[in-house]
Amino acid sequence: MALPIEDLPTWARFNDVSFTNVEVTKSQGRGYGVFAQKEMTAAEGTLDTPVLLTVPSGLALNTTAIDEYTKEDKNFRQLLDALGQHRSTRTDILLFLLIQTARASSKSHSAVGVSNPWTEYLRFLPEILLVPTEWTEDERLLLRGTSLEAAVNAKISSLDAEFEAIREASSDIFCWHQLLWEHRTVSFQDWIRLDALYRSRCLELPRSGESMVPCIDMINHSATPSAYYDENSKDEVVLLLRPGQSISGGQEVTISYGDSKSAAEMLFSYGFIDPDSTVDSLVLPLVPFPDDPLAKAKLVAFGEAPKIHVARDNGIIRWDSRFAYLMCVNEEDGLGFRVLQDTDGGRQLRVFWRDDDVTDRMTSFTQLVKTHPLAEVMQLRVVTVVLECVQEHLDRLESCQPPDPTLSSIKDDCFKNGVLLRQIETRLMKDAIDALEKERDSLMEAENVVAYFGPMETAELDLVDEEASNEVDDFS
Ligand SMILES: C[S@@+](CC[C@H](N)C(=O)[O-])C[C@H]1O[C@@H](n2cnc3c(N)ncnc32)[C@H](O)[C@@H]1O
Repeated sequence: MALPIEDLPTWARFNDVSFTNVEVTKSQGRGYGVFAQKEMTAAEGTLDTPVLLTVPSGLALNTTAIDEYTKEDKNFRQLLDALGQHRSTRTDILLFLLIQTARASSKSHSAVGVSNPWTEYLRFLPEILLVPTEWTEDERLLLRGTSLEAAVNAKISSLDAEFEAIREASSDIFCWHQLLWEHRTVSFQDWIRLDALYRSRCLELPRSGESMVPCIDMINHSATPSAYYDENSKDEVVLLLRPGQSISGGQEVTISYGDSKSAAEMLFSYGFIDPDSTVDSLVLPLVPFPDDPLAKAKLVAFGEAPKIHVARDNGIIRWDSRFAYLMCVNEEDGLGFRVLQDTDGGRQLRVFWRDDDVTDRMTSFTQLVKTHPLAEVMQLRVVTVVLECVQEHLDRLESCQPPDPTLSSIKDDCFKNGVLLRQIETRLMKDAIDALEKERDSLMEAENVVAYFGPMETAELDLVDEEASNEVDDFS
């Protein structure tokens, strides 16, 4: 059950958290926030600025805290051991929070885990989170055609796989079996919520790394922040007024959640878009040619999901897609794959480009292609593929109308942010298409492109026919 924010000062006193001339109260349209109780100033050019909040290092939830907790809770230790390769700092923290959620649950049938300041602190955190993994199905229709559509679906699938792996690993540990199988005290919905809490509240501390820090996580974001967080010589996490900043009584204290994130990243991680602090960029998934016989080998060798990055940099559109270069070359251009036998009997996929082994240089394939005598021809293929992909995404974005905002299953904030994302991405995709068309037209006039295709054929690039000429083993 949720606790009223008025109880936070008592929790803070019990746990040695000091608020100095600041308090946590409601922030208009942003949940809770941290507000100054009196006017404060930090001189320019000094790091000796007013400390607004001090949190003992032991309260920060990170790898050190998890190590400490495993000494107290042997069932937790067993589960972490059983999870083996599925572990990460994030999953460890989420599992710790899952125990604390179970402890606080009215459905709890037996004592699980060990009580911790976080058991109670979790009850101050918002019930409703606005990150898209928490959106209703109707709300998620707002993302159709945006760069977040595939990303959110993929995230939900990966959370599902993660939760199933945890359930499997836990089946032989009595207390976890009860929690996740018998009584189902905590469910997949809890896992989604904890992941959303983690994503929107986790900080990167200078020394302790990825951490969730109680009370510091009550501070909202601004493009013109008045404060920043740090770790002091006693390893406490502190909130400090920025040098040169003044803040009046009643004014909200803010930090920056980052100034290089796109609108989609802000919405994905924090559930809001602040147009003043986002960079104009997007990432689109790129699908390999369905009938390229080398497609599987290319995907395996590339080792990451194929994407296109588009960004506006000082008003100029820039794009980048390393996979598109690999996608657009084939055997007759000099691309080759060989499966080699290791000395220990294992098999290894090696990639060759014009007889050089480039397996370890897949990330610089763009540069490799540029060394080819027909580099402009390949560049033209790449530009054509990227242009088609961006155009397809734009067509989809424009053809999918946002759902009716009056539906009760659509929260106002989700609608506002979904529509804003659609506007930002539509504008960027349209400008990217203009830029790519100009680039294509200029490449079509390049001397060796004209010589390669013949003046009449340059407009008829038939990439599919070219790929179909590849013959290769199945590397799946
Ligand atoms: C670290 S928490 C900050 C405390 C939070 N407001 C609360 O009530 O617990 C981050 C969340 O606060 C909200 N938030 C922070 N800055 C915001 C802003 N500038 N505009 C809208 N919402 C904001 C978002 O919901 C975000 O996911």
